[in-house]
Amino acid sequence: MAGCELDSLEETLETHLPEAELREVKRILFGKKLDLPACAVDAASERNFELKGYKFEATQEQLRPPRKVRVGLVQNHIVLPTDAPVLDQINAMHSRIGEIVEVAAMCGVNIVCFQETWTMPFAFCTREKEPWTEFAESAEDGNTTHFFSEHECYEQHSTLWNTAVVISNSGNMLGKTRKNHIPRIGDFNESTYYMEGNTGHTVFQTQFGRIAVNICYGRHHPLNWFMYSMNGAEIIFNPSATVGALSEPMWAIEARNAAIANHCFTCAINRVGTEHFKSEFTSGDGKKAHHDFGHFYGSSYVAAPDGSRSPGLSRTRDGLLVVELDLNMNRQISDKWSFKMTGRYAEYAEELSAAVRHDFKPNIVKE
Ligand SMILES: NC(=O)NCCC(=O)O
Repeated sequence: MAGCELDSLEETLETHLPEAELREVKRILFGKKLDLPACAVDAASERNFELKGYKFEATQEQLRPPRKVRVGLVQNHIVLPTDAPVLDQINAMHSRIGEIVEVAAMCGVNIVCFQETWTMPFAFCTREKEPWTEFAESAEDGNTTHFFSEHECYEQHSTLWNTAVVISNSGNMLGKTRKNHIPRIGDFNESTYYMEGNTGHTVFQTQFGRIAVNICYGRHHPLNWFMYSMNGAEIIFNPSATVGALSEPMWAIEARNAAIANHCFTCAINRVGTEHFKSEFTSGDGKKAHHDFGHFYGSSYVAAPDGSRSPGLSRTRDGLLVVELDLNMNRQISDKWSFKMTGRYAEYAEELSAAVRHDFKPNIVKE
C-alpha cells in the first residue's frame, strides 16, 4: 500500500487467495499475459511507471486472417504543482507522456490513448476560471495537437469543449470528438467550463480498426456506448478522471458491460494521484472547505466482447497497459450471441421518440 491507498485490487487477490483458487479467479476474470520486450520493461522501471501486457485471442478462422492490434492505455499523475506557471505544467506533462509513449513504441503499440484532459490538473472542482481556462487549446492547431498521437484535450474556441483529438499514424489529425455528457455530481463542476459536445458519435477509421472515444462521464450512459457501436466502432476508448469515493464500485463494471453489450473492445483509462489547489473550495454538501478533489484511483483496463478483461493498472502509480486484441473476436461474439441482430431497434426508436415528447404518457397498465 502507498500511504493509505490500496495499490491494486489484483495485487490484493494475489496476496490473499490460495494458488488453485487464484488460477480460477484469473481464468474467469482476465485475459492472458503478453510478453513485452526487456528494453521496454527496463525503460519503464527506470522512468518509474508500471508496465503490464495482456492479450485477448480470437478463434482461428478459415477465411479471415487474424486482425491483431496493440492498444496502449496511459495513466499518470500531474507532474508539477497546480500553482506552477501554466506553460511549465503543460510542457512537463508533454515530456512525461513522451517518455511513456516511447516505451509504448518499444512494445509495438499501434493505438495509444491518454487520460481525460491529460495536459492539465483536473481543476474543475475549484469553479475558478483563471488560470484553468488558459489550458484550453485549439484542437486543430494547439501545442498539444502538434505534439503527437491520439489524445484527449480541453478545446478552446469561442466556445470551450472537452475534446478528444484523434491523430492518425500518418501524423495527420484524423478528427475530433467532443464529450457528450457533462457531469453534474460532487466536485465535477465541469459545466462551469465547457459545453455539451455537438459532434455526435463519430467513429474514426484507422489502419488498425475503427475507433471511437466516449469521454469519461459518457460511460454511465449505455446509449452513448451503443451509438458509437452503431456507427461501427470496434474499439471504444473511455479517457476518464474520477475519484474513489464517488465511482470506484462502478468502474470495473461499466466499460466491461459496454464491451459485452456492443460486441466490441472497450478501454477505460483513469488518472492517478491527489491534486492540491491553492484556494479552498466547498462541495455544497455542508462539509468544510478543502483543497483537493480526493484520490484519482487509476485502475485502467481493457474489456473484451466475450466479457473477459485485463487486470487493472495500479491505483496509485503512473502506468502503461499494453493489450493485444484480435478484432475478429467482435464478429465471433456477435455471431454467437447476436445482440445486434436480436436488438429491436426500430421499436426502441419509436418508443424513445414518444418518450422524449413533452406530452409523453408512460405505458403502465393499472387495475
Ligand atoms: N470527468 C468526469 O466526467 N467525471 C465524472 C465522474 C465520473 O464519471 O465518475
